[in-house]
Amino acid sequence: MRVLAALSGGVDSAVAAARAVDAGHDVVGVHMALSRSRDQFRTGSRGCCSIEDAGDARRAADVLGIPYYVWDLSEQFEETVVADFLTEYAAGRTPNPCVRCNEHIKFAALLDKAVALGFDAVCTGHYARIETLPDGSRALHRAADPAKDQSYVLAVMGPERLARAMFPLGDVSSKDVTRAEAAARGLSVSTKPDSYDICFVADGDTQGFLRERLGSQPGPVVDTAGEVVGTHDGAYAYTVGQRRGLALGRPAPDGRPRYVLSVEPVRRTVVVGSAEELRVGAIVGDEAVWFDAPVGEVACHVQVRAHGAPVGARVRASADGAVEAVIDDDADLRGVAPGQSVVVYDGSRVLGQATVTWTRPVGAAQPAAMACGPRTDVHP
Ligand SMILES: Nc1ncnc2c1ncn2[C@@H]1O[C@H](COP(=O)(O)OP(=O)(O)OP(=O)(O)O)[C@@H](O)[C@H]1O
Repeated sequence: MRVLAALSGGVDSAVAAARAVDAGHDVVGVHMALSRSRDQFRTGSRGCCSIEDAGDARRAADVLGIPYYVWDLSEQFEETVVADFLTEYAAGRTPNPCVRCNEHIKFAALLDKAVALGFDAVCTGHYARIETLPDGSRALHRAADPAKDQSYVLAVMGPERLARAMFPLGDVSSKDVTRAEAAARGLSVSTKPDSYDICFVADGDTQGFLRERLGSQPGPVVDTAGEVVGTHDGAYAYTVGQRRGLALGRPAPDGRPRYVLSVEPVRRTVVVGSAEELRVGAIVGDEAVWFDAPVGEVACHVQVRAHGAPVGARVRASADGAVEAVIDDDADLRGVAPGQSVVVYDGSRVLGQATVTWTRPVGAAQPAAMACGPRTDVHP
């Protein structure tokens, strides 16, 4: 097969490409330049998308003896991933830029270009497993190493796109095994540190990044009784479940810590409450992508963060792309915000994913209807 290997400049993609070469494929390496300026991305210790990473990717391609190209996708990256990040935060939601990056760049844009150029498959260093079912369709499974599993961010790709994916590291038992293999193959990236989650946020200061791009938009912080307990510089800088960074004037009457319960961008208001009030009893999502859509109500697991624990839930889907997950009574799920991805699992197998539009706190009334549109009235 003609295989395009996506080389980030990190150890995972280098070993994945090496395995594709070993398997006898005709492999070409491509690095995507995603940074518009040298300063936009962290440089040095992080693992993908900086100028240094392009050099590391080139050296890996040289060791593997494969052709190597750099594709400039910085405009698409800025227009989709970074713009979506800002728009979503400004609207009071909590986006996952890695999901968007996989959806629009790391997999989709790369795959579209690869297919147009006559490649049969795209090989990446993602940790996830693809199973080909007897009818030829694909199932997506968690990676063998739960600590590295990336099925959460890949679920959005859906079965059609993943039909052309190759994840040679899905069965690797731990990252140490990948590093040892890289060293044995003479790949200089074998000891390169892992990358951080949000590559375009310098120093990991998300609040600072948002403030710089969105400006100051002061407003009140209120408790669930509507009493003003503090002020903020921009509601967008707060995310549901957040505790740190809440400069509240006075402690809660019961002395317990307070967390962000909801963000209301139109009223520029941040609502805070107790940890107990963060508990979620049900999630509604939309824009579902299914590998295997539930028929009726199905008992399964849902996960709302890339490395969050899956929790038991009963899930229903409707034909218009809406999803409702009622969380099991004995499961403790907290701090879910509109905009996050909810991925539905049956054991290790991904059933599908959706974008959270609304959540219901434990003990509140049932959602009125499944297909309710985007709502952010999570808490009163
Ligand atoms: N800038 C890029 N150019 C080409 N491919 C990329 C780039 N960024 C990511 N990829 C591909 O997507 C995969 C997953 O990206 P992720 O950012 O999660 O990397 P990672 O797990 O740190 O892997 P690596 O060690 O290869 O950087 C990478 O293994 C690589 O195949």
